[in-house]
Amino acid sequence: MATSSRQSDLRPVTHTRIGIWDLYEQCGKELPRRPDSSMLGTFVRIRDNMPYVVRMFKEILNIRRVRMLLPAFLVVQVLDSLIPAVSLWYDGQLLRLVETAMETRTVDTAVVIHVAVGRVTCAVASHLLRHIQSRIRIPVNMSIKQFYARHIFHSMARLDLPTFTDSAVQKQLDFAAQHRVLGTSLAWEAIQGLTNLVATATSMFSQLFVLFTVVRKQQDGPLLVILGFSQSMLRWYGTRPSVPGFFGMGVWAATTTNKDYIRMQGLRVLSDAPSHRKELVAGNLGEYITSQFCESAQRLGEDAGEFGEMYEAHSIRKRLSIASILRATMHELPQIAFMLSAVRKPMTVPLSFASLVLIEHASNSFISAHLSPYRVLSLAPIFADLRNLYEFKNVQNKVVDGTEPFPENQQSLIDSGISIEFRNVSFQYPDKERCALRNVSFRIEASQLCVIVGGNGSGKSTILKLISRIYDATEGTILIDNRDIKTLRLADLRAAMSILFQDYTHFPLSIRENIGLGNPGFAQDDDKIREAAKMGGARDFIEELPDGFNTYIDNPVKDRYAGLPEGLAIPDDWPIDYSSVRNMGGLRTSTVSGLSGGQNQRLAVSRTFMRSLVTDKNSSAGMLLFDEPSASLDPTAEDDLFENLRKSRGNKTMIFSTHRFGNLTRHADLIL
Ligand SMILES: Nc1ncnc2c1ncn2[C@@H]1O[C@H](COP(=O)(O)OP(=O)(O)OP(=O)(O)O)[C@@H](O)[C@H]1O
Repeated sequence: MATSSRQSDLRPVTHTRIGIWDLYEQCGKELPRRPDSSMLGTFVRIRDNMPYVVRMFKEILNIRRVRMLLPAFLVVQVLDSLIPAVSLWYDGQLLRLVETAMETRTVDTAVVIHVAVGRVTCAVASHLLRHIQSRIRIPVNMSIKQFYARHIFHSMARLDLPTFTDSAVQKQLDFAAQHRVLGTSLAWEAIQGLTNLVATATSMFSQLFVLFTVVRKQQDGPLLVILGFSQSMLRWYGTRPSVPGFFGMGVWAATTTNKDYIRMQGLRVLSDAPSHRKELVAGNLGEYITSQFCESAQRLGEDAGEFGEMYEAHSIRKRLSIASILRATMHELPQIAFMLSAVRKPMTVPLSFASLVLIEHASNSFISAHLSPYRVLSLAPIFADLRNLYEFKNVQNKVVDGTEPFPENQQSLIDSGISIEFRNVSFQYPDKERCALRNVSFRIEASQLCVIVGGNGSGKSTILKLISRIYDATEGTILIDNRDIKTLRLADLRAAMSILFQDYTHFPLSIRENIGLGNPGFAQDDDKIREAAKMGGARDFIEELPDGFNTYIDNPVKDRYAGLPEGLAIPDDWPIDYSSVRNMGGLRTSTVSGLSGGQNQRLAVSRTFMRSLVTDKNSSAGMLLFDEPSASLDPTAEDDLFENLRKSRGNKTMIFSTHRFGNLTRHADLIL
């Protein structure tokens, strides 16, 4: 359908060559407006999202610090926004002084002093009020950020894998990530947007009021006010929000076939991306790619660049419009009116001149205040994100929880393990066309040791993911102890098994917690953690680390150093010596402890042992799943591991997946 509608659009397409780029534009065709992109639509969205803003205010006002400081912040901001009006009033006093001076040829010194003191007081007050604002802003923002950090953390931590990796959910997650990266809190942005709006409106209306009061009786005063402000109005009209997707509104596409440019981009990725660094170094590619990059750059010349900048240079000539010329000339209107009035009544020149200065001053401050409709509209995306934040809590997991407790008898789980049956199971990964498993049936009896052997991509890991309900089968039924897996409570099911994935990862936490989290119920139990580490063959090397079990595998908080960007380790040739501050603070040279592949695997195995070791009958697993547990282990470590596994297994069901027959299959009760 979509293709035929595209084909039927026969409007001519123009081709423009912009440097190395070819731009194709369809004549007279505009991009369809998003249904909600009109100003009215945006206001409607703001209104619709208002309940979430109200909810936000209710929630954050429950935080004691915010309840105390937020009203103070608003009062201070409004007071600050009144200062321009007070300054204007003093300017009016000056104007009146000029008027009196013209009439009586005398200057009242008391008024001059009064005005001078008044203006200085305004400047001091403004400075103090801004200082108070910043003092309040930081703690309020921090409290709000912490409040929502907990909210977002919980919303995210509860998601299952298919939901978490769903592109729609990822999009929803983006906003949270963005705010986290920028270190801002969404709620604070909404509050600031609203209080700024109130302050700007107060500032503008108070200035307008003072201005009319002051120049009401002056010759041509109201006319000059109107002309002065007309330019601000026009400027508002001219400052539309930028269009996402840049470069005008038409339908266009741009490409380049320039071989050097394409190659340079490829070389740049090769040099920049951490994922290529290993091969880059091992292959000694540094010199070669640099010379290739320079050669291509030389052939390309200096005028070839990104499409954005080249298009901008090309389109600058279109920017000169009648409206832009009109807007520029509006700026001159008050001066022209002033000159006309001076020609008509030369005696009033000084007075009119003073009014002119006053009005120009006020209208400039108007422009800097920027109270345009777009400023109100800019609240729309913030409010929409806020709605997102609250609705995110309600995202339903794709793997639906069961209701039945499991197991019925914990003791039998430990004594005799769990049976598993696949009945005609097929599975297709989301967004994949091919089935990873098709019509698979097998049965593993309780307490059996089963080895699944198969080549790369044959579906071994997928079977383990289905048994632990990381995913649900697309077709067929999986039975756990003869009960449909979907009816069992997920938390119970996962507590009843311990699984080591082939592509395991370590958490950016201490080694102690990395192992302990194999069984969250015992995550703080040092003795069990040490025992698990011993069984996994990791204890010896952990104890040799300077921080032992407290070592962070990858410390998520990097030390900060003066003059270095956040998180950057000190380069060898860095000219600043930090040794004194580092020694005093006990800072380590490296925050990351490099572990070998085998050591990493031993740690991961130790984590799995946490659940099979534990003697407490309420927290021990009845089934252990291992996906290629010995891939990075040397033969001795592999032997030790299997020996330990067999010893600790008792009668638990155990499933291994492997590429090859050998050590494992020798002991198997069942080979699939
Ligand atoms: N997360 C995923 N998303 C999409 N497709 C996947 C995903 N994981 C695996 N697949 C695909 O499913 C198929 C089975 O993969 P699986 O990982 O189960 O095989 P395996 O037998 O464990 O392979 P290996 O021995 O290489 O680990 C493969 O074709 C693979 O490309």
